[in-house]
Formats: sequence, C-alpha cells, structure tokens
Amino acid sequence: ACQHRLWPEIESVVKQQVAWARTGIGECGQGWQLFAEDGEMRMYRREEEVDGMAVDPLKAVHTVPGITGHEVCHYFFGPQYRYDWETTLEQMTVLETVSDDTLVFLQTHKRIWPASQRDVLFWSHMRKLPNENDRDGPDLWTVVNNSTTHLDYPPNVGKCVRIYLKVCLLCQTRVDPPKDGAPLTRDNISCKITYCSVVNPGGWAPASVLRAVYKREYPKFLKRFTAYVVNQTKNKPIMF
Ligand SMILES: O=S(=O)(CCO)c1ccc(-c2ccc(C3CCCC3)c([C@@H]3C[C@@H]3c3ccccn3)c2)cc1
Repeated sequence: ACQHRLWPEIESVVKQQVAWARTGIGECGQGWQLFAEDGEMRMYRREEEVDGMAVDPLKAVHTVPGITGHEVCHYFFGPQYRYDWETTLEQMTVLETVSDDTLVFLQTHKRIWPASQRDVLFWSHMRKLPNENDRDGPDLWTVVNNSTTHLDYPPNVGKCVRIYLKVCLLCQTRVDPPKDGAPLTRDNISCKITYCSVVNPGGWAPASVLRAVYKREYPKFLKRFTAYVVNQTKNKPIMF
C-alpha cells in the first residue's frame, strides 16, 4: 500500500485530521457552539459558509463504557457493518481495496427534501496510533474518511450531487483495572471518542435546511453507531 497513488495524501491527511481531533474544544478558539448533548455525548458545530453553502465543521466527543477504540474503529471502517448503523445510507460500493486498512467507497445517501440526492466518493483508512501521552497506556485508533476522485465515477453525472467530506473518528481506550487483580472484563474499560467532520454539500442547498438536517442526523448517527458497537461486542472477547 505504501506505493499506492493515494499513500502520500493519506499520510498527510491522517496526521492533519488526528492533530485536529486532538485539539480540545476550548483550545480550538471561540466559534464552537454546543448544539446537542445526551449523557456523555457533546456535539459542537461552527457556522461556516463556502460560496453561500453551509459547510459547518462538527466536533463531537463521547465516552462509551464497555468497548475499546479498536472495536469502535473496526465497526466504523468495515463495509460489512455499514448498512446496520448508517441510517441515511441508500447504496454503498467498495470501488477499490487499496490494502487491508484502506478502502475507496462510493455511497449514495437518502434524498433529504428539498435538497437533491447526494453521493460521496472517499478513501477510508484505519490506523493504530502510539499513545504519546501515556507510553504504557492503550494505543489510540483512528479512521479517517476523505473525499477523493475515481476515473469511472466523475461527480454530478447522474441524479446525485457529489458532496465533499473530511471525517476523523479518533478513539482512546481507558482501562480501570479491578482492585483485586481479577481478569479484565468489559466493566473495566471505556472508550473516549472524538468525531470530527466537515461536509461540503456540493451543490446548492438552503443553509437552513442543511443545518436542520445536521442538527437532527448527527446526534442520531453517533448514538446509533455507538449503541451498535456495544451490542455487537457485548458477548465477544475484548479486542484491544
Ligand atoms: O462519517 S461518515 O464518513 C460514515 C460513512 O457513511 C459520513 C457521515 C455523514 C455523511 C453525510 C454527508 C452528507 C449528508 C447530507 C448533506 C446534504 C444532504 C445529505 C448526510 C446526511 C445528513 C445525513 C447524515 C448526517 C450525519 C450522519 C449521517 N447522515 C450525511 C457521509 C458520510
């Protein structure tokens, strides 16, 4: 995979996205507004427009007990699970298997009235990262999704408007070992999740409509996805 045409871009985008995900909300500077809260989940967005289109950056933080960062990234990255948790997905195709940790996807999302239907073409890369802050702590895991091109699927040919996105899911496992030295169970682990996304809707769509859709769909997506991972892993051995 190191000699693949996408490799240089993947390297630079992953480093940039992970650094961005690691930057706390406070450090990011002002402009972030908390727009959704549910238990441990906090969702922030910044209102930004490009050519009159809402491309609001989103940053969500969540802590989920009983699962690891590797498990969260495994179920987010794997195409075989996506229809189970991605409610707005209409069609998903793996266009290219670059390597076992890098895929190229083409997805069409359900039409959201009055916007026209959207599709998105992106590479998706999953990677384990060394835990710089705590050398003997568990590693971090990340999945980065970044829009890309594919000669056979030029944008805006069919009925779909091509959107452009950059997404980073960064996961940090936390282990609280049992006092009596008993073996680890899922009661002793939790996962701190940071989900960052910037979506350019591609063609024109009313900013008010897009913002309403994001406000409704993003909290739903993160809650549904994390509940899915908890449910899929609860009777399986812990995957660190
Ligand atoms: O994290 S991912 O990579 C996971 C892989 O699937 C990802 C997340 C979100 C999108 C996405 C991009 C654009 C739109 C809109 C823009 C104008 C009309 C359709 C939507 C609709 C809003 C709904 C939505 C929002 C958030 C989460 C899921 N659904 C979703 C695509 C991929």
